[in-house]
Amino acid sequence: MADVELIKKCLTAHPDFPKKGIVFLDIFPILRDPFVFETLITHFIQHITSHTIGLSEKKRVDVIVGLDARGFLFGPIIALRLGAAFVPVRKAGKLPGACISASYEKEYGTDSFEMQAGAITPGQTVVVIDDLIATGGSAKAAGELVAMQGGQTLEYLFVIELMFLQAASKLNAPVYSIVKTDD
Ligand SMILES: O=P(O)(O)OC[C@H]1O[C@H](OP(=O)(O)OP(=O)(O)O)[C@H](O)[C@@H]1O
Ligand SMILES: Nc1ncnc2[nH]cnc12
Repeated sequence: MADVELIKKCLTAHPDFPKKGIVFLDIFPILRDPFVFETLITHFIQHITSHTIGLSEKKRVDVIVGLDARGFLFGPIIALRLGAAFVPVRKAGKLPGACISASYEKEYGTDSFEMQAGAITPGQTVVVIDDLIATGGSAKAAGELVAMQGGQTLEYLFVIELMFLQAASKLNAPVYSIVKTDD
């Protein structure tokens, strides 16, 4: 609980960014404090290894999928610590080679996500990570890309969950978020 409070205290709210009516929650202050950043990474690792998923042979995490752009800040570190692969999901047009794509709506617009074809092999277990879940549009599209490759999403992880948008019910696996907010 102490680490949740520590992480929460670092978040800053920016009203009317990037559009009027949106209160943007910024996670970058966490990264400016190495102790808080380490606390956050350790929190996710402990959750994955001991709490929900467990590193039994059956439920080993094969792949961490990170969402463009802020999922890239956490995903590769978590993947390295677990000995898992890291696979990026990027905004359309950014990845070379054959890609699969899925469009989505998010809190402030529409977008299309891509993943490199073959980046996940059928049967691999996957955990999806991003900084924040709002409407769940981004996470849902990422889950669709994992499923299109035959991967099995075990869980979705976020630093922040905007509870009032009730996004978790749209996803095909449980959601775990460190900071839950109704603001
Ligand atoms: O749950 P949703 O309504 O889909 O919104 C959540 C997404 O929105 C933000 O990214 P954004 O699309 O702003 O892209 P960025 O990371 O490139 O800034 C955030 O980092 C999530 O990826
Ligand atoms: N309110 C918000 N703050 C930060 N990132 C977001 N992505 C979607 N909604 C957001």
